[in-house]
Amino acid sequence: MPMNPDLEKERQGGTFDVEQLTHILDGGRDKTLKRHFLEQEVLKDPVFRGPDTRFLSREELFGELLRKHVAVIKKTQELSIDDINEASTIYSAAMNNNVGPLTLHSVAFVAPLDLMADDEQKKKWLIPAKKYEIIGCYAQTELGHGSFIRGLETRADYDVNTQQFVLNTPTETAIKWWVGGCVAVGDIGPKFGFGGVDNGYLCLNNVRIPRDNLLAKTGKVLEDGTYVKPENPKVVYGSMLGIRAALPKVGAYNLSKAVTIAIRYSCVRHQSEIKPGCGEPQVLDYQTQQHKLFPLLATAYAFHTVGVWMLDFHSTVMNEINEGHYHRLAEDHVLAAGLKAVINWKTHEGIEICRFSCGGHGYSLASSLPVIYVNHVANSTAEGETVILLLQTAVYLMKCVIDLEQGTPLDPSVAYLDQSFSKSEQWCSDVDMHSLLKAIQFRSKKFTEYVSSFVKKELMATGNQQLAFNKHKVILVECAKAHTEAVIMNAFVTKVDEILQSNPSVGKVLSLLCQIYGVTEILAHSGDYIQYEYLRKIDLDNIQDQLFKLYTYIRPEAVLLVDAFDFHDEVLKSILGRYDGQVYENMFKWAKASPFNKQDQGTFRKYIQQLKQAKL
Ligand SMILES: CC/C=C\C/C=C\C/C=C\C/C=C\CCCCC(=O)SCCNC(=O)CCNC(=O)[C@H](O)C(C)(C)COP(=O)(O)OP(=O)(O)OC[C@H]1O[C@@H](n2cnc3c(N)ncnc32)[C@H](O)[C@@H]1OP(=O)(O)O
Ligand SMILES: Cc1cc2nc3c(=O)[nH]c(=O)nc-3n(C[C@H](O)[C@H](O)[C@H](O)COP(=O)(O)OP(=O)(O)OC[C@H]3O[C@@H](n4cnc5c(N)ncnc54)[C@H](O)[C@@H]3O)c2cc1C
Repeated sequence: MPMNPDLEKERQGGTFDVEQLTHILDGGRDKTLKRHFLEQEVLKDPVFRGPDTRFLSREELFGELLRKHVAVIKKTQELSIDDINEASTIYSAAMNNNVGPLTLHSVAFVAPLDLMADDEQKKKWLIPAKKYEIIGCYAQTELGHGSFIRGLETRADYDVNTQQFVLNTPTETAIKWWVGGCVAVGDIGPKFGFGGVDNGYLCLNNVRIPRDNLLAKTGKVLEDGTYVKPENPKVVYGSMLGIRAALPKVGAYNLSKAVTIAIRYSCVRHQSEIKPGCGEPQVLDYQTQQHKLFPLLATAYAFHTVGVWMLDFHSTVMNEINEGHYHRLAEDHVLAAGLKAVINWKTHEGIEICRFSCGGHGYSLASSLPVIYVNHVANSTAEGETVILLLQTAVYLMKCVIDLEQGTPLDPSVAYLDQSFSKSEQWCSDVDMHSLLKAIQFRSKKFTEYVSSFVKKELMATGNQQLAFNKHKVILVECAKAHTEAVIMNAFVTKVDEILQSNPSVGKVLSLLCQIYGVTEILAHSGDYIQYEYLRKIDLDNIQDQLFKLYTYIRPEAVLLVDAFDFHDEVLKSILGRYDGQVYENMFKWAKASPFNKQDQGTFRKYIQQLKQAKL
């Protein structure tokens, strides 16, 4: 199919090599080539062909995705893939923006076995689980409790005579609920999205399991019922850490899809007039459309950068823990908590903005933006609700203030809290990314000090830490967000500095995106900068001008920057986001193919007939 002339023209501009940026995003040329190979292994294999999942009922969707997910597992085994990124490539190429039915088995059942099973148990369960010889799920949440783990009601009473645990969900609120990939007991019913996952309920009534079913690498129960505590009790929370540490990159992936769709479509879509008689411009030439999408484009790159960094950091900490070193578990937990919370929240807001920016066609499943949205938005609740996780980060920051007062060294990701910040010169409209980073770190430091003063005063008055925290939860959450933004901007600046050395032309365009991210973040909290006397009105006016100027620099690069995400059309599955930009013809073809247009509308005639007969 010929290339849409608008997109063809967009691809003749640009100042950097798209392929080189794709290689950087993938982590090197070899990884790009391997990703292409794996995608083709799926796309050329007829077993992965099937009905357009956007036309399927919940039951049909579950069946079709289960069929495909089993094919994904077979393909992954056939190709001997064990790298998580490569396995995710095969999965994403097959799932058409859905979450597969067996996802929870791999991310929430296998991971805890890996982390908390002893060697014997690994042989018994982890090895067969990795081969899908046993299928598991993660049944923690109950009808009455999800966030407050210490409030869970399920009981495991030890029967010393039989060396067994007797499991019970003694109350209705104790019923296990939301259990992804939970079979045989019951499905909790239709949901907002996640149609490919059978989130189940599980009632336990005197279910007996052997003593050695308790994962014993951390804590264990001896034959006489004595509980031997793990060296570090918090490691039992570790199974939730793996998914949280992975979800920032998942957010980046989903936001990258949405901005690819919205930016390509905004170049194809012509609407209204700027100069009368000069034809309808591309909607991406409107400043308001750029103001919707370019900060999100910058955000997608920022989130990808920090998502890769978080996964590397977490993997290092897990290796340390496997060797018995727990000193970085707390930092890993609060980084994963803050990044998972902020990134997934801003991503679902961003996907919605992308959908709105595509007008009516964004509301059609032909765009796939609604599919991406309803499946992504769960990530702001699942694996730790947003506020719950931000409070974890906030409590850690309050401890950092005490550490600072006591001269205790801080973890590297919060070292900036011990730095002094000053800004004397007036900002013009070309503030560099390092100055923007300093400002964002300054705000986080000041906010942390400000919140800590309130919490301390409350603690003095009540002597109760939980009460003190509860009275200031709103500003504690804001404090955690401010810190997380400093972590994101630091990772982005660090990566762009590195790329500026290795590939100046790519680095330059990414530094523009980094400035857009930083300026947008500062303008979103301009009042704080005035209140803390870090910026004046003139500074804010100048960086507002800078933002609109940056949009003009990014405009000719925008399509190339989303092309660099390198989504195959069959993976993106969006008619608005097609690489060739042939939207209208394919929208019409897709609509005509809808089963709704094939059904005999007997029902229509039957009921309308009644109206006519009713002699209204
Ligand atoms: C490998 C993955 C690969 C890819 C993924 C890709 C795609 C996936 C696609 C879809 C999947 C996404 C989602 C679907 C799966 C969803 C599955 C679930 O939802 S499972 C259930 C999740 N539930 C939760 O997250 C519950 C949230 N609540 C909590 O975690 C806890 O209640 C709490 C909020 C942390 C409170 O804990 P507690 O009540 O004990 O009290 P404290 O706050 O005082 O904490 C005590 C102490 O422990 C430390 N700590 C807490 N949590 C952790 C942790 N996870 N790791 C390490 N340390 C932890 C805390 O800091 C305190 O320390 P102290 O201050 O005492 O030093
Ligand atoms: C798609 C999806 C898949 C899931 N898969 C699984 C799974 O496979 N296994 C599993 O075990 N669970 C699973 N869950 C459940 C999920 O982990 C919980 O829904 C999540 O932990 C939130 O807990 P909750 O639902 O009890 O919300 P609640 O904690 O009841 O939250 C409700 C509101 O109360 C607020 N709140 C609660 N506590 C506090 C507090 N201390 N301070 C301030 N505000 C507070 C929250 O911020 C929120 O606004 C899944 C959920 C979803 C949506």
